[in-house]
Amino acid sequence: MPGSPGPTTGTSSARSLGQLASEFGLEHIGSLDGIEITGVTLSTGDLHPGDLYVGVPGAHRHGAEFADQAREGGAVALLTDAAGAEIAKESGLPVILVDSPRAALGDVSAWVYRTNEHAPLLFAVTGTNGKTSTSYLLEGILKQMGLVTGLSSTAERHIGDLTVVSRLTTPEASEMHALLARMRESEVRAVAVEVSAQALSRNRVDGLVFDVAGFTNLSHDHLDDYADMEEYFQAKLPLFQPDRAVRGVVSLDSPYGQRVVEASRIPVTTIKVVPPITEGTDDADWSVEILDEQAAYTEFRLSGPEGRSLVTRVPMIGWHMAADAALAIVMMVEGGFELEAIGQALDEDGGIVAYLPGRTERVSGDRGPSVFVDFGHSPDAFLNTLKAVRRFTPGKVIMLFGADGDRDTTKRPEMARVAAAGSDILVVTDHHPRFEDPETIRKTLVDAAREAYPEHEIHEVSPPEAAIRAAVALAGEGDSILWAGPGHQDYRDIRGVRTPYSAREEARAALREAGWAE
Ligand SMILES: CC(=O)N[C@H]1[C@@H](OP(=O)(O)OP(=O)(O)OC[C@H]2O[C@@H](n3ccc(=O)[nH]c3=O)[C@H](O)[C@@H]2O)O[C@H](CO)[C@@H](O)[C@@H]1O[C@H](C)C(=O)N[C@@H](C)C(=O)N[C@H](CCC(=O)O)C(=O)O
Ligand SMILES: Nc1ncnc2c1ncn2[C@@H]1O[C@H](COP(=O)(O)OP(=O)(O)OP(=O)(O)O)[C@@H](O)[C@H]1O
Repeated sequence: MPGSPGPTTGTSSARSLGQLASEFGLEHIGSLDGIEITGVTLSTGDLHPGDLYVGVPGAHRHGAEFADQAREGGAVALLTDAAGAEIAKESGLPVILVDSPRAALGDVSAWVYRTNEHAPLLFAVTGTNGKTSTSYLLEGILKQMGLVTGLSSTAERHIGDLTVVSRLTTPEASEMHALLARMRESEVRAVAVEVSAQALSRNRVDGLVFDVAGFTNLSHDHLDDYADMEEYFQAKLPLFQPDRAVRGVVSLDSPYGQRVVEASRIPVTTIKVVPPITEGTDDADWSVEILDEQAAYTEFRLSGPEGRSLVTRVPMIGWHMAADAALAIVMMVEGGFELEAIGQALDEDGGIVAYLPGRTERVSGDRGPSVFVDFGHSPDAFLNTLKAVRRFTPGKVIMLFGADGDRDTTKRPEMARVAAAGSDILVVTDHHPRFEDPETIRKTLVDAAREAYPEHEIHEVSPPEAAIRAAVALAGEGDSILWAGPGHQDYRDIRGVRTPYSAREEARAALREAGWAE
């Protein structure tokens, strides 16, 4: 899978550095005469010759410290703040000065990559859970409507049929605009973009105005980045302002939905599942009714204003997947598509066609226990996924999970309690320890589960390769194992080193070794 795409047209899309400085009214050090830039980046790791290197003051280093490296890699100029200019004064690169390089990055990148010219239809999805799912479902339905599509998600980025590796949920603004430029070359007409709270706080979607922004829900997560839930909630709100989106679609399935509606300054349409998930919420413009839940799909009716409705299927389990699919459809309606035309396209294919990697993905075959690998890493995600798995499990539900190291520690006890409450057997293991001691993380999880449910069967097994084998040994025909956390990921982060690792492959191997698969 290639990474960090830029346009392929090379110098034909080059822009004059002098013109950039004059258009944005920026001061500079050194001559800009005759310098042309073909791209922008804030990371030497992603540098292409001809790039403008943006030196951002980071949490650990000032990016300007890498100006020499950038020049050697082919950067033709540096854009940075006064501190960065001082650091990089010996680099020999001409310098453009700004107050905040991160805040300038989006608009500068949009100008360099000309992303506002012939822009595709842009959809943004935000919320604690369901961003990736809704984005993939949007992409799937748009494809079913015959469009060439783009996707920017935690799992992967797609340019039509080309897949590009993802490192962050939402890429830095320079990478985002490069991606959009590449999509324009591939004649992409509509793009689904996952927008994290961190992306909004760190200027990653600057220089973009989305046609439609969708809100899934808000629940406990990321309290390492935000002081409390209120600060986390406030971080989501800029997406529902006129400088970021034209219209919004807001789910009222979590109590925060109503508050997003109240705070937004763009026209907003609402949607919620009925009977409601959250009591006491206002009626929504659109409602989603679950009609049938099968192991292969969830069927739902989406009803909206003026008696409009459609019935379709999403190829995933759980009410929340129907909620995500319905949100995607209403976002498309708000983006100008006719509901009837969407319904027809879906009917022709027997429902929504989409593959969501590592989202309650069944990796087992016809024999033995069902094994699902999921990306859920918050109490609310555990709650919903466990409920969905339970519905199709005649026997025991075994929950296998660990918690992220160096990430929100406050959610761990609640994750453990929810995991115990929704399962028959708990297997606690390691996830990405990062720089934390994995044993200490496991202890927090085990203690919280034991305290809340003293009688619960709990196993502590490390490493995860052994844990999945232990879970499989505990399971039989008719039982299910939900392995929550790793989802689509193909590595484990141990002390800052990303070791190749696939939970889906480990689970398949464990099933084979137990004689449940070929
Ligand atoms: C807290 C945070 O967001 N940090 C991001 C930030 O890192 P930083 O401030 O520590 O950067 P730094 O290491 O001090 O380096 C400063 C600058 O020098 C550059 N540099 C550094 C070293 C070098 O050799 N060459 C080089 O060019 C860096 O690219 C950076 O521009 O800038 C980096 C460069 O873009 C990001 O990779 C990094 O994201 C880290 C990996 C991260 O984990 N972010 C998380 C919190 C995040 O953003 N998560 C959200 C939500 C996920 C979810 O929904 O679950 C996301 O959207 O992914
Ligand atoms: N609408 C929803 N409500 C509650 N939980 C959901 C919803 N949609 C998905 N989930 C659950 O949340 C977990 C993560 O799903 P998904 O990857 O789509 O969310 P995300 O917002 O992209 O997460 P992240 O920000 O970590 O990338 C999965 O376990 C999934 O089952």
